[in-house]
Amino acid sequence: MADPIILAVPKGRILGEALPLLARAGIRPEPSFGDEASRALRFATDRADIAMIRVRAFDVATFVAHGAAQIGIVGSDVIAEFDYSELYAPVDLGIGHCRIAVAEPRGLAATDDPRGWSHVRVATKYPNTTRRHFEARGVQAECVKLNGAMEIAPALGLADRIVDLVSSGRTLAENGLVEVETIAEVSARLIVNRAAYKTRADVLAPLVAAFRAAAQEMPRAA
Ligand SMILES: Nc1ncnc2c1ncn2[C@@H]1O[C@H](COP(=O)(O)OP(=O)(O)OP(=O)(O)O)[C@@H](O)[C@H]1O
Ligand SMILES: O=P(O)(O)OC[C@H]1O[C@H](OP(=O)(O)OP(=O)(O)O)[C@H](O)[C@@H]1O
Repeated sequence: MADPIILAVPKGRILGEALPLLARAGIRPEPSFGDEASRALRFATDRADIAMIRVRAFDVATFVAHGAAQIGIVGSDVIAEFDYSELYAPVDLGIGHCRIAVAEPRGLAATDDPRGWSHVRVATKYPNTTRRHFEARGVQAECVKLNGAMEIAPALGLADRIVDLVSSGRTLAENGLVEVETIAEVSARLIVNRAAYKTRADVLAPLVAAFRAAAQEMPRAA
């Protein structure tokens, strides 16, 4: 038998929403998969031709782009940041909804006019997305790369502004920041390695169809 297809899923907040979707697509990982306390990284599923790995969100895109995993679930924020040509993203899974936005301290926003910016210093986990967003309107963005807790950077003088994910807006509000521009709406996507999609079409094409049907059936978040 051919090697199993590897399906990469991020740890963290998408995992909880991904499990019901996987079940609807006909894939049930072994029980320890949903247990974040488990130290295992590779898991069997009830299908002998599919195994799963649980890795960090940004690494899902890297595993699939390099063909080490053939299919994965990841936020569109991550896909946009890497812009890997090897990735095909055929299905919007309708989970992990948030947006990527520019935010700044409430005091600065009171008098600030984004149309007057020519150079900005931004703390972010998304330097490529940030530069692209600002370059499109002739603003030079100097990025300070952080891996989390961007919201604390302006108060400590690391950068005037941040680019980060926003959902309820609570993290911004509790850190004295306001959203000044939305860069893009975000949701989780199914991604497939383009080469594998040709060589393993026997498994991957029906799997993509199963995820598409499962995403359409899922109740939509408000
Ligand atoms: N507040 C949010 N609401 C909805 N979806 C979100 C939110 N924050 C992140 N996401 C989605 O979940 C993905 C993973 O985010 P999460 O915060 O779990 O990862 P992380 O803790 O930043 O990851 P890591 O620990 O791997 O660096 C993001 O890429 C995004 O697509
Ligand atoms: O608008 P809100 O509903 O407050 O959500 C936004 C927060 O959610 C994400 O962080 P997460 O909680 O995943 O933690 P992280 O810092 O580990 O990424 C994101 O990076 C924001 O900090």
